[in-house]
Amino acid sequence: MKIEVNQLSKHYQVQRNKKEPLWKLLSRRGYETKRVVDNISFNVEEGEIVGYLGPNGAGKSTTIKMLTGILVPSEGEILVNGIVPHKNRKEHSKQIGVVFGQRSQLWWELPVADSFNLLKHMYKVSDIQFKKKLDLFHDVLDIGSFINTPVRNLSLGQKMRADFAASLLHDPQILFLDEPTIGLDVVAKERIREFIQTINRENKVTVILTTHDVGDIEALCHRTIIIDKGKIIYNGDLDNMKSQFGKYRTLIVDIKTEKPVYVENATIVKVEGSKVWIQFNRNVTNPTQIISSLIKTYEVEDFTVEEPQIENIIKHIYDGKHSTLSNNERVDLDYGIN
Ligand SMILES: Nc1ncnc2c1ncn2[C@@H]1O[C@H](COP(=O)(O)OP(=O)(O)OP(=O)(O)O)[C@@H](O)[C@H]1O
Repeated sequence: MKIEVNQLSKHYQVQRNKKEPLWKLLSRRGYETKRVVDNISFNVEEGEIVGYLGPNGAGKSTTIKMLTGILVPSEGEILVNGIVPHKNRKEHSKQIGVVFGQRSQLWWELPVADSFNLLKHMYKVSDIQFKKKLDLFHDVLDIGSFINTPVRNLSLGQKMRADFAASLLHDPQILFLDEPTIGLDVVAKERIREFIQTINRENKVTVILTTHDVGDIEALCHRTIIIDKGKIIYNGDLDNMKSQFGKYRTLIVDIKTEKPVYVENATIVKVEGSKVWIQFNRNVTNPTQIISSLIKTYEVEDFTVEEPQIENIIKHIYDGKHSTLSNNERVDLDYGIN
């Protein structure tokens, strides 16, 4: 069940500038083309879990909506197991499941069991498969404890579990998840992550998820695709992401001195007793240079280099701070993209 995305774009006509005079806004000249998704290409193989990440407004939901067939691309192609999603929505809906963390697909006033029955009929799920699925959801999602409760009375975690079950009743081979753990407590998050891993491992379900949660990314994603301003800026594994985006490293040095510490081309970010945390840009300097410069003035007793944390990298990307990358680095990144 392969997903192939080829030179995909989505653009909208939007008002150019609200401060312009009304007569201009009312004419066509007041409009410009906004490229929300801008010429992106990537593949997802069967059984992968791919994190589709990026800052607010990057174009994630728009891409997912095109992949699910809700939106029609402006340019480019999508093929999901040979099906063009927007052209064959009915056929496509049989092979995909969708869970939106902030929206439920269940009927608010109805008990969970009634929603499941409605979906069973909508997707023409056989009695045997329905029973098999309910048994599975009973075991791994503990849905039995709230199956007769109306959806509006469920806790957030229960609602999410019910939504997962609903999206998988018809046995789809691809699951699109939009912020699947948003608002959940630590235990509920863990449970959802384990469930995603189980269906991926045992049923070979391919998963594409958007998330702001580093825990989701670290626990689940085999690969991440990062999009910003409609363009893919990274496509690869987590380790590679660390080396490509983690240009800032921290050197922790043990220094015997009464004087304030100063070091060229680097920033002191924390001091605790004799320990000093020195942040540097690995494109500007390196630990050897910093230590050689320090020992000219201070008595250095020990030092270690801290590896960049995925959490910090993700934070930088989501804050849009990665755009401080130099042009050379941008070119390097582009080479990593399919
Ligand atoms: N129908 C539309 N007309 C004009 N602009 C739109 C339309 N739909 C989305 N956009 C714009 O496209 C951009 C991308 O939106 P999208 O919802 O795909 O971002 P996102 O990456 O999912 O963000 P978030 O993480 O905030 O959900 C945003 O700037 C949004 O305002």
